[in-house]
Amino acid sequence: MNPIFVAIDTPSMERARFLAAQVREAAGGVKLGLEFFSANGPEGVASIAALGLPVFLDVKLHDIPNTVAKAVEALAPLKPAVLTVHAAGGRAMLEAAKAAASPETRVVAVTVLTSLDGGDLRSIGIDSEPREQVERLAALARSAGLDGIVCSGAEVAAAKATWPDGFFVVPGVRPPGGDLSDQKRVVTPRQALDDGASILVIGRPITAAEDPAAALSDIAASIRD
Ligand SMILES: O=C(O)c1cc(=O)[nH]c(=O)n1[C@@H]1O[C@H](COP(=O)(O)O)[C@@H](O)[C@H]1O
Repeated sequence: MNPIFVAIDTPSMERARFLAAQVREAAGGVKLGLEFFSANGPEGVASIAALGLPVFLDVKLHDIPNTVAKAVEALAPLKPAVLTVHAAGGRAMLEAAKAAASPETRVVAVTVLTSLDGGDLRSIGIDSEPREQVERLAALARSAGLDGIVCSGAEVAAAKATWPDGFFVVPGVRPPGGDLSDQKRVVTPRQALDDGASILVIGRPITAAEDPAAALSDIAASIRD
């Protein structure tokens, strides 16, 4: 399986179509998140899915169990390959999300956003380092029957060691020397895969490049070498 999912973060349908066409040959799939979904809704997702690449729908659901279950049911006709919920929603919410999803959708739990560090966790009352919190939420997601988690490359090896058949989504991926922007816990694509990532979510290093197809091809080559 080609592990590179390109994050198509744009409100513009036209730009999204352009980017999907640019990465179509060399990506394993595309990730559509809150920016695209808020602007284009389920119809927009369906129209990108119609281009033929697997779609990872990243809406990071986090609400009471009934609301999340109803939202997952409403999204089911889109048949996403992967769907995100927040692990911090708790066990009952995670179980409800998984029960409402169609069997072909991998439901994965976001643990600690890659834009956060230990100081950010302390500021919201969590007195653990990101790795410890990721391990705690990975255990919760696993026991709630989810397919895997989203975590940074800095924690994926530890999480995989305790959940060998889990599905591990790693965003916050940058080529060596790449611009971090708002990401804090970052690794290279090669490192993330070596440490156990199942798929990589890569956005701006590809989509903000002058030639997105060439940027993707360079990253793909760095993984093969
Ligand atoms: O769930 C995600 O995909 C996600 C989780 C996380 O912890 N960090 C994170 O960056 N993401 C997403 O991954 C993408 C990263 O984009 P770039 O920083 O441009 O590569 C964005 O679409 C984020 O919404």
